[in-house]
Order: sequence, then C-alpha cells, then structure tokens
Amino acid sequence: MPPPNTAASLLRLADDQERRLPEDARAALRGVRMQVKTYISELRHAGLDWGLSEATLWWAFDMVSSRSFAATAALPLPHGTIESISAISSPRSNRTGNPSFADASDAPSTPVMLALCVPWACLLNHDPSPNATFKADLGQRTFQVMQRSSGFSFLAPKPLVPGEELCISYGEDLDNVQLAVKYGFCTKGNANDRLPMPPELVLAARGLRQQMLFSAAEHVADDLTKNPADGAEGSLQQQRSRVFAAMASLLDPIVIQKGSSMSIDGAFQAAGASPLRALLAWSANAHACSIERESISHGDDYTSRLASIFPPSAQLPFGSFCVDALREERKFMATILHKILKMYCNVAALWP
Ligand SMILES: C[S@@+](CC[C@H](N)C(=O)[O-])C[C@H]1O[C@@H](n2cnc3c(N)ncnc32)[C@H](O)[C@@H]1O
Repeated sequence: MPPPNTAASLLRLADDQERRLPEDARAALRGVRMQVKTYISELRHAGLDWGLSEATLWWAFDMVSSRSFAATAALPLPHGTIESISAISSPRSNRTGNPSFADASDAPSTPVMLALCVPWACLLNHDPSPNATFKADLGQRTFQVMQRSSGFSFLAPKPLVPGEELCISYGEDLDNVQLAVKYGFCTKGNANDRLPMPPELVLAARGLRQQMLFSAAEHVADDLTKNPADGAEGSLQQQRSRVFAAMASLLDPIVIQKGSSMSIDGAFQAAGASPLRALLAWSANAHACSIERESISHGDDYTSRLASIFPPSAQLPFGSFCVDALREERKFMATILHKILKMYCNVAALWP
C-alpha cells in the first residue's frame, strides 16, 4: 500500500486546486468529505480509532475506499454463497460512491454492503473496456480474476498477449467526476460523462428536436473520425463516445444550481432569449476556458505517470494533474457540443 504521504483520490486536494475543479466535481468532493468526517467521528465516538491522527485516518479512508471491492451480502453468509460484486464502485445515484461497512449488529437478514480488501487484486487498474473480470465467493472466501470473453463470443475468450496488463472495470457507469473524486484519474472519451447545465439551458435543450439532434451528432461524429480535432487522439470508438456523450448532456442533463458561476443568465438574455443561441453561447463559453496541460493516457499508475511527466524537483500540488485532465475532457466535450449545435442549426436551417 502506498505510504501515508500519498493519496489516490482528490480527498485531500489543496484548496487552490479545489477552486479550479468544475462546480459539480467540487460538490461531489464536498459530499465525500462530509461522509469521511462522519465515519471518523463515529470511529472516535466508538473508541475504534486506535488513537490515530486525523491525517492518518483520512489517508486510511482514501486507501480503503479506492482499493476495496464492494459486495452486498446478507449476514450471516450462508456457506458457499457466490456474490457478484462491483469493483470498488458506486451506484450512479450516489456520486460519492463510497461503500458503507458491514455492521455486525445488523439483523441477520438485512443485506449489508461489505468492503472487501483483496491485496493483489487491488493492483488492477481500470479500463472502460476491460480484458478481465472478477467473481467473489464470500462463503468460500475466494476471489477470482478471469479473462473477459471478447465481443459476442462467450466461448472464445480473447487471448492475452504475454505481458499485457490485466484491467478490470471499476464500474461501467462511472463518469469522470466520480473517477476523479474517488480515484484521482479520469479517462478520455468517457461515454458516461455529461456537461452540467444551468436550469434555464435545460429548458432550452428540451425545445430541441431530437431527430435533428441525432442527425447533427452523426455528422459531427463522421467528421471527427475523418478529421480528428486537436486533442482528439484515441480510437474511433472513443471519438464517437465523446460525440454521443456530449449530445447526451442535452438529453440527460446534470442540472447545476442557479446562481453558480456556470450560469449564463447574462448570455441568455444577451442572446435575445433565443434558446438555441443561448445554448451556442454557453457551449462556446464553456470550451473557451484555457487548459495548458499534457493529455492523460490511461493504463499506467497515476503517481508514476506524474513523476515521468514532471521532474522530481517540480513542486506539483497534489491532484493538479487530475484537475487539469478533468477540465480538459470537459473542454473537449463542450467543443464537440458546440459543433453539434452549429450542425443542428444547419440541419434545421435556423442559423442565420
Ligand atoms: C485499485 S488501485 C490500482 C493499482 C494502482 N495502479 C497501484 O499501482 O497501486 C487504484 C488506483 O490506480 C490508479 N489507476 C487505476 N486505473 C487507472 C487508469 N485507468 N488511469 C490512471 N490511473 C489509474 C489510480 O491512482 C487509482 O486511484
């Protein structure tokens, strides 16, 4: 396990870096921090904190949370129970994504969420298209990692190339905010990502005609795969995921609070209350935010990647790499969304 001065998540992100996080990520981070504070005070109250310092308890939470596997089980476990478990991850509704810990005082039939620590399996990195999967048998106390069947062929697993890294999925529905807050990294072209919108734009987006929107998104996806834009490296599949994730921001929006810095009240009014113009103004504004950072590549360890990009002497505030990667992904999505909206205008012959 990494020593106590390291961290996996954004839990202990410095204040100046936290201010640079997108607003919804800050809110998610606040949620996790509140949860950790509650856990720590409960531990102290129950005298189970072993006299450890506040900083050590935060580090311990960080390590367990980012390295454990979550399983639900009814206590006591029947002999031989096989549980399907999730890699460390969280339900989508819970943006904090932290498993609660088994409480022995729970009634025997009440399902509880267990945090399983599996020392070697906690070395497995996340891949949105993983080549490995896992299964736990809580009754037998076994945990198996298996090669994942490829494509439609369940009988013919994809052969592993010697030396190929085994990766699992930490959760198929995790967006970049959840990944960043909980694990300290995010992935390019995350199909679960959404751009959060102020409520007045959600209304504007509802007025768009879905068929024309899909058609515009198809045009942009074709265009992007033929002429990749700056920062668009990645597989064709990743490019398409980004386009449709950007579009899904309009159809399945994350609504941010009114009055936040992302609200475009002014732009909306200046745009003469035309919903489409307001959406265009907002997406242009969102992708104009400046990012000057090396792009993130998945697969290797966050800490060692940091060390390879920045010389050891560089005093890089913890988490800044992830904050930048998250902002860069958001910026790229906003750029794509802007293209989709412009294409929509062409399709609908509405744009002057
Ligand atoms: C369960 S551990 C995986 C093992 C870890 N790489 C190690 O060396 O100990 C989770 C941590 O691994 C890193 N990680 C896992 N998947 C990653 C990915 N796809 N890209 C970047 N970092 C990743 C993150 O630092 C995350 O908090």
